[in-house]
Amino acid sequence: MRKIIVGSRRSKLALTQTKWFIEQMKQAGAPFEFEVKEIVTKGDQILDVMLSKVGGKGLFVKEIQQALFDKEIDFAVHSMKDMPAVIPDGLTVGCIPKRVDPRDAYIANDHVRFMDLPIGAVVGTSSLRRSSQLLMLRPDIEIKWIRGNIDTRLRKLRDGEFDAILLAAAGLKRMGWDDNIVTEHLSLEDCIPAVGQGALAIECREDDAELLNELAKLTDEKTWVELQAERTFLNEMDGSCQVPIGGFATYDGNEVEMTGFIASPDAIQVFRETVKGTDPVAVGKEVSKILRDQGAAEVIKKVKAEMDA
Ligand SMILES: NCc1[nH]cc(CCC(=O)O)c1CC(=O)O
Repeated sequence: MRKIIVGSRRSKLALTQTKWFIEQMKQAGAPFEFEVKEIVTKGDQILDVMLSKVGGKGLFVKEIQQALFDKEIDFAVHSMKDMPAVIPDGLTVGCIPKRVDPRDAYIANDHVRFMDLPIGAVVGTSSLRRSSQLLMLRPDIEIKWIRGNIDTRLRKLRDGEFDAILLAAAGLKRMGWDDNIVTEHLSLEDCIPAVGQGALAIECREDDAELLNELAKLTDEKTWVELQAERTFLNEMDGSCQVPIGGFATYDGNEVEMTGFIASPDAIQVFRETVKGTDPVAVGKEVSKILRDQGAAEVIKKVKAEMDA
C-alpha cells in the first residue's frame, strides 16, 4: 500500500485539521497509509510582527509548497484563507472539503456585547479586514494588534490585555472550543469574512493522478463553486495584505451570490457590492470590476505605492 506523507504546520489548528482530513480519507476508503510530517513555516516563527508587514499569507505556505516540489510530502492541508490567490505551476488544489462556519467570532471579557462596549474599549485583531469593518460599526473603539495562535490570543484576552478579540469561528470549532466562549458571531452583513474563511484547501502535485483521484471524492461541490467566485475576486483585485479585503459567496445549486468588500486601511473609503449569476468566475470578476470602478483600484494602487516607498 502506498504511504502518503502529509505535510502540516506545527500549530494545534493545523495538526487538528490535518488529522481530521486524513480520517475523512480513511473513511472514504482511500487505499493509502498516512504519515504526518510537521513543517515549521516562517509565519509560525515571526509571531510578534504584524503579519501584513512581513509578507502576508505566503509565509504560511511557501515552505510547504517547496516540500511538495521536493517530494518530501505528498499533500498538505491548508486553511483556504491562508492560500495566496495564485497556486504555483506544478501544484494544484486537489480537494476542497465542505466549508464550516465562515463567520467571525467576537469574544469579550464578561461577554459584553460588541455594541455595548464602552467608548475606547480595546479590541484585539491583526486583520485589517476585521478592524476596518469593526471601526465602521464602532468608530470609537481602539484596535490593538494581537498575534499568536488561538490559545495565546484567548490567554491575552483573559489576562486583560484586551476587552475583546476576534477569531474565525471555524478555527474555534475545529479546535473543539465550546460555542459558549463566543460572545456573539458577527453577521455576514456586518463583517464580510476573508475569502475562503472556514474552508480547507488540500494542495498536492499536479501530476499525482492516483492521489488526485482519491482527493476528488472528498470535494464538496457547493463549497467549490463558492470558492471559485471568492478566489476569482481575490485574484482580480490584486490587493496586497495591507488592503482590507473580504469576499463571501453562497451557492444554492443554481446561482451563486457573492459580496466583495474593499476599504482603505483607515476604513474611511469603503467599497462593497453584491452580484448574482450562474457562472462563479464571471460573478467574481464582475464584483471586482464594480469595486474597481467605484474607486477600490485607486486605494489598492495607493497602498502598494506606500509599501514600495
Ligand atoms: N489567520 C490565521 C488563520 N487561518 C485560518 C484560521 C481559522 C480557520 C479558517 O478561517 O478557516 C486562522 C485563525 C483566525 O483567523 O482566527
